[in-house]
Amino acid sequence: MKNTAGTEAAKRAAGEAAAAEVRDGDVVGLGTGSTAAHAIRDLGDRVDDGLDVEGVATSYQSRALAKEVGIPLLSLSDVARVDLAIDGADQVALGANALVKGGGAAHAREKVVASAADRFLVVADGSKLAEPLDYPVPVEVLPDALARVERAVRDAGGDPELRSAERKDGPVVTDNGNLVLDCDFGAVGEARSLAGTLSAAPGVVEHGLFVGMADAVFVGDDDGDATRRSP
Ligand SMILES: O=C(CO)[C@H](O)[C@H](O)COP(=O)(O)O
Repeated sequence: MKNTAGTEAAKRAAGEAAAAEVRDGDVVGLGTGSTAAHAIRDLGDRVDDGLDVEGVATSYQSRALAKEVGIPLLSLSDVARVDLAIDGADQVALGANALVKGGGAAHAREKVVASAADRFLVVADGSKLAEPLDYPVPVEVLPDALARVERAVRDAGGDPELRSAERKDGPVVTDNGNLVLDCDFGAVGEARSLAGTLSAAPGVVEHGLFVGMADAVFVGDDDGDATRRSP
């Protein structure tokens, strides 16, 4: 489920500010979504101008865009660490250093890439900031475990909704062949505790709570400026 409130100017400002942190020789995690796409396009322009980087895609979408703009790619399975990862978020609680991700259903690979990164840079427009988080948490689920995970989410105080596809009948199927539950927990006061509860439910492939992972958040505004914030 996408948070679509932000403007393109704000997204571009955030994406390009984070891309400016990339240096020659870096291995860069390439995030998914409309904000991270600005960073990928900007990096593509710099590759055209001679920047020597390699990208690790977090999704079908980011791989396709990186190829289109000429960023050489490494496979995630061949990479133990990346220098920095740049990715968007659906909601950001700066005070708690907690994010909701997975609006594009890519959060499982995104979390692996972010955790492999020396620095994880988040890019967001100002509409994504919230304290505390209250955005539905995407949970990627093994299809056969759907009913069991729905029960575990309800036991944890959440209201799960199977994500439906928009241009296909039936549910969204992730790049990994799984289903997604968007789980409304209301205001999430203890993101780390909820993250632990969701991770412990058998059948959960990955959830979209990223707690304590961001090293910086670049927040774009409608004037096309970006501010670097430290969570
Ligand atoms: O987590 C994500 C994909 O799974 C995206 O980073 C998140 O949905 C933000 O996307 P956008 O920049 O288009 O709002």
